[in-house]
Amino acid sequence: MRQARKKKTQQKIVYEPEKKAKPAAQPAHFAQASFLISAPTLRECPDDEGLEIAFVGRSNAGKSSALNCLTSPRLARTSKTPGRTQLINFFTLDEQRRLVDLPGYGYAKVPEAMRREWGKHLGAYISERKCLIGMVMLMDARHPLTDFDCQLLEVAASRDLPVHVLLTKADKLKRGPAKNQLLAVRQELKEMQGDFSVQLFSSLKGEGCGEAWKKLDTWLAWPPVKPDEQQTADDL
Ligand SMILES: Nc1nc2c(ncn2[C@@H]2O[C@H](COP(=O)(O)OP(=O)(O)OP(=O)(O)O)[C@@H](O)[C@H]2O)c(=O)[nH]1
Ligand SMILES: [Mg+2]
Repeated sequence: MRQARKKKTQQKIVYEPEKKAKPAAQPAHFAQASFLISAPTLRECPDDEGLEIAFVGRSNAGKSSALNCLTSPRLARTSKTPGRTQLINFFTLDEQRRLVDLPGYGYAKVPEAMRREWGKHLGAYISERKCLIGMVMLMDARHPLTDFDCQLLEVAASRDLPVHVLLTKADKLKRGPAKNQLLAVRQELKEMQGDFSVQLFSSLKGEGCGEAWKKLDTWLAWPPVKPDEQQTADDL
């Protein structure tokens, strides 16, 4: 008995190194993104044709950083100071497909009148832009679902626009709290009307890119159907 107890105390605890998932490889079309144009207002946007995905969210949520993480070369300007992106920046993936970096909302230092003005522009862009096929909404994982986030989700739902939420800066939370936050936001989105999905994301660590690329590619209908394949499919 004594011997058995001795054996137990001598047992070595071996910690298995945490198995890290292999980072997903960047799909080629995200590696050939290029800057197209900056537009100060909706009127200066490119023609309302093709397929567009917009990155929206509070100021400083990490929109430009996420765009840079998902595409290469790094195209969007990021900054520690909120309100860095003040123009609507368009990036092309190919002739038909664009990603759009929008100025953030909710920056307290921007005068109220300007904030309201931008709110109107943003609402109009989301509800009127025909080529807009989906929105990536960025929320700081520590402060998700602000009032304005929810208002924009409603605007998107009103025109059946899918929204994929990236809970950014997930690296600032420990694994457990991050997972809980993900589940809580997923539940809240489920209770709202709309085609909404959510994932954790960290531009700093490059985490979550694979899942985000997959979602964007579904919306962008990538790989595109070649004209001869289209014909065969139509003939069937
Ligand atoms: N730790 C951490 N910091 C991040 C992450 N993403 C962005 N940041 C930092 O957050 C700050 C704001 O990032 P931006 O990408 O410029 O944010 P934005 O949403 O484009 O901001 P605006 O253009 O002002 O609306 C920068 O200092 C980034 O380095 C992340 O995943 N983790
Ligand atoms: Mg920005």
